[in-house]
Amino acid sequence: MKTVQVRNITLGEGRPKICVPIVGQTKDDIFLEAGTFARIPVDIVEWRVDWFEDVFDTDKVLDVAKDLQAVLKDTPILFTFRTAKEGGEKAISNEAYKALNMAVAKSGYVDLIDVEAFTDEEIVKSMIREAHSYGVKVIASNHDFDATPEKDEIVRRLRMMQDYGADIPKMAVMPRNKQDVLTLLSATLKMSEQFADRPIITMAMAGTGVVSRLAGETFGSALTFGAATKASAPGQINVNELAQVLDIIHKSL
Ligand SMILES: O=C1C[C@@](O)(C(=O)O)C[C@@H](O)[C@@H]1O
Repeated sequence: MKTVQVRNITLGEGRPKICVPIVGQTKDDIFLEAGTFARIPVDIVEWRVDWFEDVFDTDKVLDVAKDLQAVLKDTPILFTFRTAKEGGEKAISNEAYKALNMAVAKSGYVDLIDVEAFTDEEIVKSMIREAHSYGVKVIASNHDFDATPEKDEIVRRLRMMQDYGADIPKMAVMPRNKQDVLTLLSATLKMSEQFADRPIITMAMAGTGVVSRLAGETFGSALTFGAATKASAPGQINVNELAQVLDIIHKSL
């Protein structure tokens, strides 16, 4: 399997990497959160720009992205506009979604962007191509905040993202029961062992799903989200505790 290199972080080998989201609404809040990151175990920082009050003013977004890169130095930045239909804070048209992501990718202030795979297929493919032309990697994503699709459907979606050319396919599901968590883990194992030629990211959300955020090295998920100040999705645990558990599992394997 190919690994994905983002600055000094290698995704797809060894211990799953830790991504910490920033969910501040104002520039001040965003930098308060970012200021704590030097003291916690974080491999990648996700800026959830859909929380930002000025997200529809691209100049202000670029201004924050530039300063974030300066503060975070070598830590890679993942830029994510999570749309309302996939559990995010705001709705956005496909055109505006593409324009914002491409402006930020082109700026050189971020290392990765998140592209929701169920945006229009041609838009998704063109966003991936264009991001790559700027040297920016793409996580394709899909979130089901209501339920957990069947195992083969999860695998189908992850394969679709891989076929679109995304560097890292990602899928988050909501378990309605314990069996759903096993379904997500089983789909992760099948995808990573049989179909994936690159790292993938999966998680089952909420309390029942927490085990899936810890067990990526066993079942084949390359990155996991942990909370520093505020979680960006249900089930994210504190990043220090997360790192301890990942280390314990890593040493046992
Ligand atoms: O896609 C994801 C995963 C996530 O939804 C989670 O469940 O940890 C959190 C989001 O911030 C991120 O963009």
